[in-house]
Amino acid sequence: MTDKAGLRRELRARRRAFAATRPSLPAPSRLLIEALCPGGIVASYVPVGGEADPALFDAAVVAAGGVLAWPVVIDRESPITFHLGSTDTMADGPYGLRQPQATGDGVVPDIVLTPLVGFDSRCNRLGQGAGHYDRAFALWPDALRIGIAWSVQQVDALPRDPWDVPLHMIITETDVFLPGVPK
Ligand SMILES: Nc1nc2c(c(=O)[nH]1)N(C=O)[C@@H](CNc1ccc(C(=O)N[C@@H](CCC(=O)O)C(=O)O)cc1)CN2
Ligand SMILES: Nc1ncnc2c1ncn2[C@@H]1O[C@H](COP(=O)(O)OP(=O)(O)OP(=O)(O)O)[C@@H](O)[C@H]1O
Repeated sequence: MTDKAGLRRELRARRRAFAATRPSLPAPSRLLIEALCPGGIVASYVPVGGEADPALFDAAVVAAGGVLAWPVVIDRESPITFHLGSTDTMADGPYGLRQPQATGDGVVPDIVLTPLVGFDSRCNRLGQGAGHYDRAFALWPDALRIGIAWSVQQVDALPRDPWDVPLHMIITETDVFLPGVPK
């Protein structure tokens, strides 16, 4: 199956089923976080639909002196913006998301911890289908794009459209993928 809509259906179901077994990501090493994030702005996300929970990364970022930001959806067609904030003060947003009550233009992230529906070993990413992250990556091409996922979300090769921006790294509960080192 190579069409994106069909893959999304299958991979969302796989993600939910795997998440129900209560897997967890390993805590990232202090050295990795300190190397990647010397006091920068790291965009994270609040997981939905069985997405891998980046909470241990969030904690490591803060411990390393970084600042967390969160995506805010305006509508399906607009780029997401990233806003500083804490999970305690978020409000309900579209698609069942929790998001900061945003004011202003938001911040420019140094690192984007990126949720995904599917990925391949070359760090291509399939998202929710609204182009929200691809638009953000086009706006902030200098940000380091790190995908966070469960291993069951891997497929052999994703179909690619011209606007798809690959990730620099994908971390799962069992592996780290780098685009130059296919597994
Ligand atoms: N946790 C999280 N936050 C995120 C995203 C994400 O993928 N995960 N986004 C990524 O772009 C943006 C929100 N964009 C979205 C665009 C479409 C749908 C969507 O169509 N959801 C389906 C249900 C999906 C499911 O069953 O798991 C729907 O509402 O029908 C969701 C989010 C920003 N915040
Ligand atoms: N940089 C961009 N500028 C304008 N539109 C874009 C851009 N990137 C993607 N899109 C639009 O977003 C829509 C969805 O793209 P796609 O199916 O690749 O979603 P996706 O890979 O699930 O993306 P995401 O996770 O970023 O939501 C497409 O109609 C595409 O035209």
